Parts: sequence; structure tokens; C-alpha cells
Amino acid sequence: MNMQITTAEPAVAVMGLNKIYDTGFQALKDINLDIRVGEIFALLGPNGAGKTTLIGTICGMVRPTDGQILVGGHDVVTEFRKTRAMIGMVPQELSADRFETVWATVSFTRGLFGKPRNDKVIEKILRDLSLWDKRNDKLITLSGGMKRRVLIAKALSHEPKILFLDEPTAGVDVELRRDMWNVVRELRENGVTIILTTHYIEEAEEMADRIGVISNGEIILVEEKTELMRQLGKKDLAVQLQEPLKALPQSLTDLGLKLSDDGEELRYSYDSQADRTGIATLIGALNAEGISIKDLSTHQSSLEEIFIGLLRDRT
Ligand SMILES: Nc1ncnc2c1ncn2[C@@H]1O[C@H](COP(=O)(O)OP(=O)(O)OP(=O)(O)O)[C@@H](O)[C@H]1O
Repeated sequence: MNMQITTAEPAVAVMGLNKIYDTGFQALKDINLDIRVGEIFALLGPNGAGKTTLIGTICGMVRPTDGQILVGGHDVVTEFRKTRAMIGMVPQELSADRFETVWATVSFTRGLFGKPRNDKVIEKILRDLSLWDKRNDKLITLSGGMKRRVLIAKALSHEPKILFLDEPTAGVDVELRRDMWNVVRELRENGVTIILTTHYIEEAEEMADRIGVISNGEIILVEEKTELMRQLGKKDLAVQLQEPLKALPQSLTDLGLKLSDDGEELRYSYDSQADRTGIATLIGALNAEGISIKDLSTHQSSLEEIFIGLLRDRT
């Protein structure tokens, strides 16, 4: 169930944000964005679109040229320590500590954020991530999937309110990806706000409550995932014909039907959410023209197709 928690104050508020690097390159252009408390927000965009820069500014690692960012109501520049402590970041790789145990490394990370030792919190995190049995194992002995879990555990060790996941499942197998998705959903249910960047659009389709698309440093769209798929998702109907057609009768062209090059298939694109899809009319028109149908199939556009279409429309 999608429990959307809305409070007056967003988890992250980005206002009029611009970033021009020292090279003179403008990586972010007038970004205005609110991330709601308790949502899973997926930030999608092609390489070089500005995702890392945007996340860097929210985390206080990249200084904005212009504009303001509030995390939990606090300014990320003037109240850096406060806002940074509210944020957990999951990097893609485990850096050091290879000979440390799982417990030691996760517990140590909590201390880095100035939080007092709390074994109960660390135990809960390790249990939730199925790492409890491995708590005394050295990192070097863990499988890739378990190491990923340790990364999440480290990012959660100081009980952040906001979790950033940068390409969380890049290069992991399908099974681990499913596990990670479950962990992320559980975190959301516990009130953690999650912002993820991903190249796997399937991941956003599966997990996100809302989707933001960034292109050339601009946010070109922010929308509820279900709404986005409803508004922009089209269905395509393919009608295979008993006998190939040389040309399409005018009555069928008028209905928006297209004939394939080999004349064996008719294609029709429609809005599956509309009250009238037009399919009944279309079948009637085919009958009236004496055209027999061999087979029918439909195809629903995926978020990936929607995304590619959006970016294409911009260029
Ligand atoms: N320190 C920097 N100095 C100058 N230009 C930079 C710097 N960091 C990033 N850029 C440029 O800013 C643009 C946005 O980069 P960014 O890393 O934010 O994109 P991204 O969307 O995260 O890309 P990817 O998906 O490849 O990680 C790119 O054109 C990049 O070359």
C-alpha cells in the first residue's frame, strides 16, 4: 500500500538553485524541487544531466552558485553539520575497513556523525538487513551482495531521516536487486525519505512514488509515477491480417490506423485509460471493409519508453 505522508514541511526544499562550476559550465539551471517526507523519489536523467551535482548540493558537498536548499527546514550551507547528520548516503563501493568486522565498521560510522554509541540501533539495522549472522565476519570475507548491505547499514547507522541511493543496484544480480528493493520499501514504511538515482528505469518503475527527470541541468518533469504512466503511457494494438493489404482504405486511415511496410499488420495507438479506446469502432470498420483478422496483440508502453520519448521531445 502506498502510504503517502504529507506534512507542511518538505524533507528537502530546493529553491532557485544554480550551479556553475569553475570551468564556467552551468551544471544546474534554476532548480526548484520539493521532496516530500516519507516518499521514494527517483531522479532520472542521462549521463551528465546533473544528478550527481544536484545530490552533492543537497548533501552540502557541492556549493550552490545561487539559490537555497533546506533539509528538514535547515539551510545546507549555513547549518551544514545539522543537515548532513540528517542524511545517509549509500555509495557504490566499500572504501576501506576491509579487515574490520561488520559490527565494528557500522558502529564506527555512527560515531563519525557525532551520535552516541547505541548497540540496540546497530543491532536493529543489522537484523533488518539480514546481516546479524555476519556481524563478526570481516568485510573482506563477504560476498558482493553482503558488502552492499553493509554499505546501506553504514549509511543508516546514524539514523538519517533522508537516504540517498546512488545507482543502488548497478551491477548486482536480480535476486539481490529484489532484496534491496524490499529493504528500501521497509525503510520508507519507517518514515525514511528516499532519493535514488538510477539508470535502471525498471527500478524507478518498481519502487518510486514520484519521478523527477533532469536533462541538461534542468528539471523537465516531476510527477507521481502512476500519474506519469497513466498520462503518457500509450497502448499499441497490432492487428495481423489474414491477407496482406496493398493500401489502407481511407476509412481506416481516418481512424488513425497505420499499415506495416509488408502490408500484413495494422497498428493502432491508443490511451488505455480513456473512456473510449476506439477499438470497437475500429473492428467495425475492418468488418465493413471486409478485412479479416488473424490475430491481435497489445503492448503497454513502459516507463523506459516514456522516458526516452520525453528526452527526445526536448532535443
Ligand atoms: N567539478 C566539476 N567541474 C566542472 N564540470 C563538472 C564538474 N563536475 C561535473 N561537471 C559537469 O557537470 C555536468 C553534470 O555532471 P553530473 O556528474 O552532475 O551528471 P550526472 O547526471 O550525475 O551524470 P552520470 O549519470 O554520468 O553520473 C557534466 O557535464 C559534468 O561534466
